[in-house]
Amino acid sequence: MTAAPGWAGADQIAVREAVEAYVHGGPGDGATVRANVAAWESLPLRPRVLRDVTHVDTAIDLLGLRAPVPLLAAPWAGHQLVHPDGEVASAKGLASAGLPMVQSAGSSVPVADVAAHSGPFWQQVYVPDDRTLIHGFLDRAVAAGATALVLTVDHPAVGNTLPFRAGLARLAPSDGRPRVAANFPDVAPGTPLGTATDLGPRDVERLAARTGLPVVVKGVLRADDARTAVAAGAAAVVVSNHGGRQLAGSVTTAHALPEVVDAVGGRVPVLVDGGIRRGEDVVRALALGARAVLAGRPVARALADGGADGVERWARETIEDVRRALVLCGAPTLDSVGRDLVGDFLGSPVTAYPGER
Ligand SMILES: Cc1cc2nc3c(=O)[nH]c(=O)nc-3n(C[C@H](O)[C@H](O)[C@H](O)COP(=O)(O)O)c2cc1C
Ligand SMILES: CCCCC(=O)C(=O)O
Repeated sequence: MTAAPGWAGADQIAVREAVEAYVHGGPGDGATVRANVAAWESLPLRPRVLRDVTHVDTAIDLLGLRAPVPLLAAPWAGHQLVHPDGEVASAKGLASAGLPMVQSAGSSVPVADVAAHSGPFWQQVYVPDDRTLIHGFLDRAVAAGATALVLTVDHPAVGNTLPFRAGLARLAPSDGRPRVAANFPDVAPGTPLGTATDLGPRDVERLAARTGLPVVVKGVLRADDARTAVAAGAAAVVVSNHGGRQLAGSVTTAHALPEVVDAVGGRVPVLVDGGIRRGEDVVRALALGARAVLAGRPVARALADGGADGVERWARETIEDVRRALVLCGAPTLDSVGRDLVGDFLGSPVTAYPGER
């Protein structure tokens, strides 16, 4: 894996290890990162057979994005931490395979530079205490062609993702700006850009009013919060625990998804991320009612290992993996995916399988 440029020798090794821990770890020894993965794995698939799976149609259209399978690249900060070409390489690799990218507010490359190499994209936003600090950034995201904003709501404090996270600012390229602040050239270095502690439903309305874009609310784990988000005008909801990086011990997203899907009741699409690693996990998420999923760390791994080519390879293989899993489940179209495709979580008392009630 390529560490951040500008570091050499022993420092380089230390930085590489710290970056690895920052990207792939999480608070509480990473227990919730692992729990997300394990939760999907523990959900048994119930494949159908004797069905015609000749015609496979898995493409989705969602708020200006089109994808060959219901999968987007999740927003994650500082791609240059793992590869010198950063978000530009990720955008190229994803665009070549046709997968959409959600750009992080904490990008190491300005939004317009990434957009020049990407297909249609959504822009993730952190709203700081002083709402005016992101006005310039929002205007640039709109000008660069973002088709929706993704408001991250699970970040009222910085999760304890290692002391390293506090040290992100140390990793500064030659212009002295941290690798997660490229989108804020108009904000004085050192100005706190953390998420507002009074973030509320009004922020959903404000963002929509300022930009004219649909606002996707990311980081919901409960029915009541999902209803609040929809009432505030959310165009979609993402069930997410931030990849297990914020609150250690938070419910896994596989367990939270059904409650949110039921609460939203089809009014807006529900997406999910956290621990999605293979095609079978995508089928599980769709079966529980998600319209699409996002993947974070797999893209980080692919970028670190192979730059734009690595990301493209990962994207192509994963698209095929999703399509194969759907075919093996006897559900070659998204319309044919239903809750009957999954059983109860292993270890939960089995009552009746859906479809047999
Ligand atoms: C290194 C890293 C940085 C992240 N930065 C952001 C961010 O800037 N904004 C955001 O909304 N989510 C961020 N996330 C969370 C992801 O969007 C996503 O919720 C999570 O990675 C999904 O879990 P997975 O990595 O298991 O797929 C970050 C995740 C990682 C691993
Ligand atoms: C701007 C840095 C925030 C990154 C983030 O959200 C994460 O590390 O999970």
